Amino acid sequence: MRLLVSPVNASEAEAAMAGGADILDVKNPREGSLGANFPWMIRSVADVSAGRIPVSATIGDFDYKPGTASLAALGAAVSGADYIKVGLLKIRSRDEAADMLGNIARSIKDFDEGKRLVAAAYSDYARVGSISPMELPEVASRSGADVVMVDTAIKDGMTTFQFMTEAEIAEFISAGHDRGMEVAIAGTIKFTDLALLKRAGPDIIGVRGAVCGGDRSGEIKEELVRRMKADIS
Ligand SMILES: O=C[C@H](O)COP(=O)(O)O
Repeated sequence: MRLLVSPVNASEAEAAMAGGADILDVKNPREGSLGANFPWMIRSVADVSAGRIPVSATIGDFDYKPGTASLAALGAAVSGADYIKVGLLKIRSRDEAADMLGNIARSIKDFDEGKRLVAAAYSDYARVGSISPMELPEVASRSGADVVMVDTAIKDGMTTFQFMTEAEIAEFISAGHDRGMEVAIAGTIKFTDLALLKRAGPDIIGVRGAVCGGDRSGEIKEELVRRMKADIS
């Protein structure tokens, strides 16, 4: 299980790397759960990594705008992200999801076939009216995504484990693996959730709040990243 940590700037990226993060995931929480950061901020985090670990970048919590999302995704790829992550926030059907994901995948892979698309749905989909994560693996796979992920859309302290049972998380992971994709789980993961996650066995877990000391508007702390990395090893 690899540890994805979400810094907002280069100094947080340094703390995350020093603590042993496996993936740096640049985001901008002021613009949403998967809010996009600026191109120069993605570049500065890529400079911190200097190729030692992959860099991921979120491009936003999207409504149905395949063209806008494709251009944002290309911007993240050009700025140095290896993994480009899109949140399917106001996407209500598999057809809309396929149109989004297929065009984004084409945009980043035409630029560099090594770029990876992360398709993210939300465990709390029912309260925001988006597509269920359980519908994601099939459509993501046929649309060219490399990773499927769940996160929470609303960061109010509710966790993915309050919206999905352990059996549902395991089913989501199996569905992704069966289709040859990696699977990532996020959504206010706490240290106390790690035992469940080890049983479920995603490829990646994504965190911010827990490694900021519980308040995701705080700052990433190297020692908490180190502790989490040790706890999942
Ligand atoms: O991609 C991971 C997210 O940044 C998770 O953030 P969170 O742990 O604060 O919910």
